[in-house]
Amino acid sequence: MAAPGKLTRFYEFGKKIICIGRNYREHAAELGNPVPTEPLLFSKPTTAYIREGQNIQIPRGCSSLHHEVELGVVIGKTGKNIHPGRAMNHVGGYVLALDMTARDLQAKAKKKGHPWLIAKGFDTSCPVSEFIPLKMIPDPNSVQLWLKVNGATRQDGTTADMIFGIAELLSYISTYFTLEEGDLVLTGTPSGVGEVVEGDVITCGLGNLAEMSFSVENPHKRDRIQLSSVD
Ligand SMILES: O=C(O)/C=C/C(=O)CC(=O)C(=O)O
Ligand SMILES: [Mg+2]
Repeated sequence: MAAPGKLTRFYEFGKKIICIGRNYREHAAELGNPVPTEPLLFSKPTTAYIREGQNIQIPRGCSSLHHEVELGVVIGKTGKNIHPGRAMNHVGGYVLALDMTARDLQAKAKKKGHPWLIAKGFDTSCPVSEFIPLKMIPDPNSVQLWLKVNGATRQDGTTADMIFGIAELLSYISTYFTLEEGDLVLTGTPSGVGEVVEGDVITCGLGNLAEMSFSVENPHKRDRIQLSSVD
């Protein structure tokens, strides 16, 4: 087993996923949200993970699936009440990640004051790249995040624009949730989020350090056909 803080691989498919929302001013503004004064947290179940070769599946009832490209921080050392000054010692590596969001279901949930679990946590909502070792990203608070849909650029930002930096985020999260080795923290998306439909191909990257592609499919198309044939 690797020494604490020295992960060499990503312990995915079983470790929790904590996500940060509205961590970029321009993204908060594009959705008409206020800029948060402290980190906004939500979570995805571990069944949300997928890897290249699998497809993103539009969840049932969703007619506006959005892409959000994000830097994922992989925890390398378990910690609770982590001091911000020591938080980076708990980082074991990184991944490039997508926080796929059923925007219409999220809007409905927000209106009713309900949780975002379905909108953010449906199966396939967390596509991730290969594990990126620590040494590949000496300054995670300044890396480019980009995303294209069918070859056209939609998102092009930098983690330098995060409102809350990685150390601050890990410290804050760990006051409520013990961060365990292998957990993943999604740090929020820059502006440019938008809709994808069945057949679209999302390609995204972390500068030129990592790149991944996923196709979008609609497994519920048949449900609609069956329903309409009953009418
Ligand atoms: O508050 C909203 O309407 C939407 C917020 C998000 O989806 C937050 C994120 O996931 C993000 O900023 O990355
Ligand atoms: Mg997000």
